[in-house]
Amino acid sequence: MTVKDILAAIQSPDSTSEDFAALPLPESYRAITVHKDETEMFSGLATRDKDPRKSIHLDDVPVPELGPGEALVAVMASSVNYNSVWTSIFEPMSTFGFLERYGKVSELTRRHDLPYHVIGSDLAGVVLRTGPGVNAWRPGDEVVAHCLSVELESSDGHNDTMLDPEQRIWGFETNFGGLAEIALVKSNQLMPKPGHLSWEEAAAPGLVNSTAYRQLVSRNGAQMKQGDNVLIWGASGGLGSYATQFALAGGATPICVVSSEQKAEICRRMGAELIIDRSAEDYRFWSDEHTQNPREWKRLGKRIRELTGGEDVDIVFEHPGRETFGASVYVTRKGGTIVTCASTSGYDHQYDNRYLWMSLKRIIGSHFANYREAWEANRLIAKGRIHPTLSKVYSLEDTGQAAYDVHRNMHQGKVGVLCLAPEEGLGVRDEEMRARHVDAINRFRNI
Ligand SMILES: C/C=C/C(=O)SCCNC(=O)CCNC(=O)[C@H](O)C(C)(C)COP(=O)(O)OP(=O)(O)OC[C@H]1O[C@@H](n2cnc3c(N)ncnc32)[C@H](O)[C@@H]1OP(=O)(O)O
Ligand SMILES: NC(=O)C1=CN([C@@H]2O[C@H](COP(=O)(O)OP(=O)(O)OC[C@H]3O[C@@H](n4cnc5c(N)ncnc54)[C@H](OP(=O)(O)O)[C@@H]3O)[C@@H](O)[C@H]2O)C=CC1
Repeated sequence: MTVKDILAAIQSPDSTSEDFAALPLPESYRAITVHKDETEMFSGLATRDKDPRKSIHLDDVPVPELGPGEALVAVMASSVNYNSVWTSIFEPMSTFGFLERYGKVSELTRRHDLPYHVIGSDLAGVVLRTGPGVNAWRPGDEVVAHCLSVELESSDGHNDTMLDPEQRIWGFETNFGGLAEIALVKSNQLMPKPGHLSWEEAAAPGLVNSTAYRQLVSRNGAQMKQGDNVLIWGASGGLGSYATQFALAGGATPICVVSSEQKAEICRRMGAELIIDRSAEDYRFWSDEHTQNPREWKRLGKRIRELTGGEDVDIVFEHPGRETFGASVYVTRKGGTIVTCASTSGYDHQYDNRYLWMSLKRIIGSHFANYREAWEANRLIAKGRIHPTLSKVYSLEDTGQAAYDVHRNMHQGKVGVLCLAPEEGLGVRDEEMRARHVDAINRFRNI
């Protein structure tokens, strides 16, 4: 039995749940990995010069044992997230520390502590097997998976699953991730695959769409409302392309920051009108490595006022971090909110606190999304209210190049990876709905 037989079953319109349940599992599968004995390979290099193509491998690895409450999924497609870039350059720390720590939780979690890490935090595919105690899903179900892994043994996570003390991001802080032909997930990560999308389109939104939903829309984030002005950094990137859609769909006004005319055009295609090209306008928020230039914060603020007819922003959607955070705090209106989920350019932020307290602004930290938020975000994709922002698709063999593109900011929106799917465009079950949305689905293609 090989993964080819699994693919044949997925591609046959006659396959039943019983057929999938009866398929023997292969002993091994192809997976994108990083290796524990290579974590020092980039020592001494600047972040920019650490090359994911050197650290990312395509290996044959054994199929992991299936535990209670878990599912093995045949992965048709996945996508590259920035967390896989961090994993592949071993910053801010090697992910093997996470696996070692997880391995100490129980007999079962010890499986994750291996000398290789199968990475990836998105998937679209088909359930192959479910473990004891799983009733909601069956072999043959077509699914996507969100990346929140929790144990839920403490009461801390029972109001908001992100607050579980054993909260982890699957495929980053756990092993057996989605950039592979087979993945191991907890069954409560599974959600229905939107029928109007191909495998690679369905795999693209998951992580970033759920994160942007919590960060911007949810009561746990900025609680954006109609009429809000929302400054969105990297508005055509992974997170930003969903934040822009949420702002527009929710009756807010996105002010999209991008770094090229090409990216500005993508934002216009989404329906945004207020766009700032940070490269063309050449903002230099830092005079040198240690000193910020508040005149540049003010120049950005003036530009925002020009675009909005004199208004400041109610919400800043932050993730670049050190480079932009001082400016973000400055340009937020009195009583407004800076909501942050990352620090791509550095996690030691500096901002002038007088502008925060005197103007009663708030900084909110946000991370991924709880089960309910991830489900609600996927539901909006399934209803065709929010669309995938897939620009380019790579083969599993070329995942290193895909991660390199994201690391060097050479991509648009989301970058997909075909795992078992032999070509793009497969897996669409609702052609009629697709036809209604096809232009929006393809907005990020060929630009
Ligand atoms: C969905 C996608 C998301 C993304 O893409 S996010 C971007 C990628 N992610 C990242 O860049 C984050 C990577 N992770 C990290 O950098 C680290 O992960 C953290 C900095 C978040 C945490 O580091 P740690 O070493 O795990 O945390 P500590 O708090 O220093 O814990 C070490 C020990 O310190 C103890 N401790 C924690 N809080 C306190 C306290 N308040 N007072 C005293 N001790 C404390 C703990 O218990 C533990 O102890 P013990 O080592 O014995 O287990
Ligand atoms: N905590 C969480 O749950 C999550 C955190 N993240 C983190 O968020 C960050 C962004 O992820 P994602 O959106 O997928 O990545 P992308 O690279 O797809 O998009 C980020 C965009 O931000 C802009 N940007 C990058 N650096 C700077 C800078 N120095 N100043 C201003 N703008 C900048 C770029 O757009 P342009 O050049 O057009 O301005 C870039 O395209 C990563 O660090 C990631 O790890 C992501 C998802 C979830």
